[in-house]
Parts: sequence; C-alpha cells; structure tokens
Amino acid sequence: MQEWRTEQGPVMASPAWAALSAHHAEIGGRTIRELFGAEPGRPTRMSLDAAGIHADLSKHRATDETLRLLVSLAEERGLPARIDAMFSGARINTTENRSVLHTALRIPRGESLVVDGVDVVAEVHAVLDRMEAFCDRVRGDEWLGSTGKPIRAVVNIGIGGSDLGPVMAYRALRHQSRRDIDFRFVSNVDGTDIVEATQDLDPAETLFIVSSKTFTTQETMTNAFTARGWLLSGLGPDADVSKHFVAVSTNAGEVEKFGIDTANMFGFWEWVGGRYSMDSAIGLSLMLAIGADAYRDLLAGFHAVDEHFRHTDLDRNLPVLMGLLGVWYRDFFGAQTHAVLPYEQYLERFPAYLQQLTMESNGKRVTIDGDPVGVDTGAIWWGEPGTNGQHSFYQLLHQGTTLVPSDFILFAQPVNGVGDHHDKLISNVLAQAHVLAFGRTADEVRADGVADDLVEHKVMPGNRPSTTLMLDRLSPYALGSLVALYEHLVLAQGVVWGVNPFDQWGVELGKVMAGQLLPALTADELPDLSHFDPSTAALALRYRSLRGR
Ligand SMILES: O=P(O)(O)OC[C@H]1O[C@H](O)[C@H](O)[C@@H](O)[C@@H]1O
Repeated sequence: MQEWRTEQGPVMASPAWAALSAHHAEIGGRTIRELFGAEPGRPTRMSLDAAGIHADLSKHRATDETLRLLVSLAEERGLPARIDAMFSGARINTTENRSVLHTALRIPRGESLVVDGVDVVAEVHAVLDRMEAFCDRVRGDEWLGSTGKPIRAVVNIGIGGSDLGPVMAYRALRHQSRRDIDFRFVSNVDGTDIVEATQDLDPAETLFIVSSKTFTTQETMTNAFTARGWLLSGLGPDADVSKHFVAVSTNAGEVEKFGIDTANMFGFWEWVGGRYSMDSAIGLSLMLAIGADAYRDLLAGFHAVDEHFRHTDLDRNLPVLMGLLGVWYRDFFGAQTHAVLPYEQYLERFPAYLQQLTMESNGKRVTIDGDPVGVDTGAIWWGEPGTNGQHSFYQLLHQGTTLVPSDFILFAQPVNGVGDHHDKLISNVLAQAHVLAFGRTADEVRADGVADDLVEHKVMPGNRPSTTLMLDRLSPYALGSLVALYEHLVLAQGVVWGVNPFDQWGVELGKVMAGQLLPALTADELPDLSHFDPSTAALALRYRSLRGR
C-alpha cells in the first residue's frame, strides 16, 4: 500500500469558508421561528432517511444555502476522496502510518478487500467464526471452569475503546442478553472497580476477558493480574487459569507473556483504532451476551450506514450533514459543546461512548501536516438519557447563555411496552425539541396572564438547534447503524478541520509521567523529586507522609 499524503492547507483558506463567514453574517441572526415562517416545506426538505434512521434536520439555524455552502466546504476539503481512501485501506492515519479499516469489520462474508496482499474480509470472518464457536460453547455450558462448573459470570477487563464500546453495547442490548449470565465491566485502575465487580462472584463460574489492543495498558494489566490473584485465592493455587481467562488483543506476544494460551486469544488488527473497535473481537463480551446471530445483525447495521456514507452524495449524506452542522455551530456560532440526549434508557452509556469517539478523535490543535488548525476543532460531547436530564441540566439548555446544539434519539417501538410510559416518553422528547427551537416570546407569556415582573423569567428564547433521530426499535441493527453514523460524522468533521481523527498522542505524556511518579511514591528511600514541578513534588511528599512512607 502506497504511503498516503494530503495537501489540505488551512481550512480558513477555503473559498467556502469565506463564503460561510459572509453567509453567517447574513443569516446567523435569523431565528429558527423566522426560518420556519419563511420556508413552509422545511421539515420535509430537511429530513432524510439512512439505513433505518430518520433524521429531522429542520430545527437548525441553517437554510438550504447554509447546507449548500457546508457541502462545498467538505468538497473543497477533499472529503469524497478521503472517504474513498479510507474504505480502500489507504494509510490515512499518517501520523501512525496505518490504514483505517474499521469499516472492513462489517463487510459481509464472501466479499473481499485486499490490503497489502491480504484479504482482510476473510481474516475478519475467520475471527468472527472463532468468536461464534467460543460463544456457543460458553452459552451452551460446554466451556467449563476448572472445577467443572459452567460459566455464570463474564467480566470484561479493558479501558478506553476496550471498555466503553463493550459496556455501552451490552447495556443497550441487555434486553436481548442471557439473563442467567452476569456481565460486568472493569476498567479503572482504582482497586474499587475490580473489588466491587468480583466481590459477590463465584470464581469457579467466572470467565475474564482481558481486552486490550496493545496488551500493555497499565490499568488493564493491573486489573488482569488482580483478577488472576482473586481467582487463584478462591480456587486454590493449582486451578487451571486457562479455563477462566481469554484475551482479545492485537499483541499475541504480550498475551502469551501474561500466561493466556493464544488458542484462547481473539485477534484484531492495527488498522482498527481502539475507539473504533467495538465491532471487532473487542465485542466478545457482547457476543457472549446476545449470541452470534444478533451480533451479526449489529454488524449489518454498521454496514448499512457504511454503504450510505460511501455512496450517497454529500448533500443527502447523513453523517456528513450532521458533521458539517457541528462545524457550523462550533466555528461560526462559537458553540463549545454538543449534547446527545437519547430518550431510551438502554442507551444510558451512549453519550460516554461518544465522548471517546468524538473527543479523542477531533480534540486536536494541529493539522495532519503539523500546522496550527487556526479554528476551533472538536466540541465537548456530553449527555444523559431523557427524561432524567430534563430535571437537571435542561434549564441551562433552555434559558442559559450558552448555545448547546443537541441530538435527540428516540425509538418508535418501546422495548418494554408497559402502560403508557412510552407515549409519555415520546411526548417529552418532541416537546423538548419544540421548545428549544421555538421558545416562548414575552407577548406569549403575557397572554397567559403572567405578572409583569415575572415575564422575562418565563421567556424562553428558543432558537436552540437540535437534530431528531427517530428509529423504529432498539435492535442490534439499529445500534450498529447509530454507532456507524457517529463514526463517520467524526471523519467528516476531522477532514474539514484538517486534523487526523485517528491518532491520540495527547494521552501519552500523562501515562509517561505516571510511570515516573509511581516509584517516587513508593520507594523506601526519599526520592529525588527535583525534576517535577514544586507543586507536584509537594503533593507527592504529602501523599508519602500520609501513607507513612
Ligand atoms: O486497548 P488498549 O491498547 O488497552 O488501549 C485502551 C485505550 O488506551 C489508550 O490510552 C487510548 O487513549 C485509547 O484510544 C485506547 O482505547
């Protein structure tokens, strides 16, 4: 595979950027109310469907012309060529000289994609088949622990992309999961995490999945060693640990060093970034929970959005349009954050999952060529499931001084159709998006007979943009489609800004420093702390003294 190069230059130099600035000066002050008043066909024109996701983009501070200019910007920034390059396996992750091929994880069996002489689709399906065979054995009580008992608890040990995807997806689909098997997720190096996750488990019935792309991550390896100690202290020093530990990794050497038989290792590839890996073997815990057929439905949902992203013109391309609207608010309205508000309890960890996906990808200050980006990049992503958020932070969304573009996610069919809960849930989400966009004027408040001194307090400024995503039912397919939507949104934004959304050098220095501080905190001899800043040195000394060292 040829080394891949791009000459993008700064985004502000794009003619479309200048056109967008002028356009913003012209229409940025118009309200969503005014836009709706002027354009009666907005909801129809500004809604689109992709892979079972219905998206209403009409409640945005944007006109047809805004979208046209944003699409021109994406074209000028070379987005179509980058999409092709990614799907074909070019090494678009230039700072790590890697291909970016999470999309190959969901190419259907029988198709082929040859990268560096290897058919990656065949490799992907070989791993999926091994995962399926393993999951069938565990779920069929054929895989037995060292004392002959079937597995009744699965503990995934991983962090970052090796945790957030698995735990999010498990919680999202636990209505389809094996309820007689306990699924737990341990990530934090804080010992409380593993202690609480294991304290009521029977080691004889427990399977640990050590999930780590590199198999060197401090938190994961520390938790894995502690888990092994817990197992041996429960089952005795001669217990067959191999019956209780499997690994998911790209690093067979380190897996072996840890003592896990590579026969019980499920591999993936360096071209799958950690935060793009939930549908690789990193999803083993999910496949154990929901079974292989449902897991393949999840992959089909991913693939459907991949096809949409790859083959749809930019002006009808959902991840592209959502990504571009994010750039519009971030850079032309100064919006610093973006909220994701799923009206679906099972998606409780979806915002946390998206935080890594979006912020580790586009939280960058230099372009792919190493020059300052010159404009604001990745927003702060956050959110909570509705309706809970309505009773805490929505006050700020409605009447605060900060613009927070929001995504509302809802499903027409309830998973748990109890009483009238679901209709109430949906009435809430539609009401919130309506009030955010259209607000309530002083005249309308007065017309309700509100006393003069309270009118301003009750005015709802509105004009707060949102996207509404409506799907039919929260299925594995739907979940896959939603994740792929946001994966590709991230690429679209990264290409416009000119950053590399696939590296994460910013997380490294803190790890190195922690490695240097650890011996200073624990050494018997008072260490030389002069190479740390005085504040850190004083805190380290205080910690030592409080720990009696
Ligand atoms: O899967 P691992 O190699 O253990 O990595 C786990 C995580 O740690 C790193 O610090 C990265 O910031 C993440 O992108 C990654 O997902």
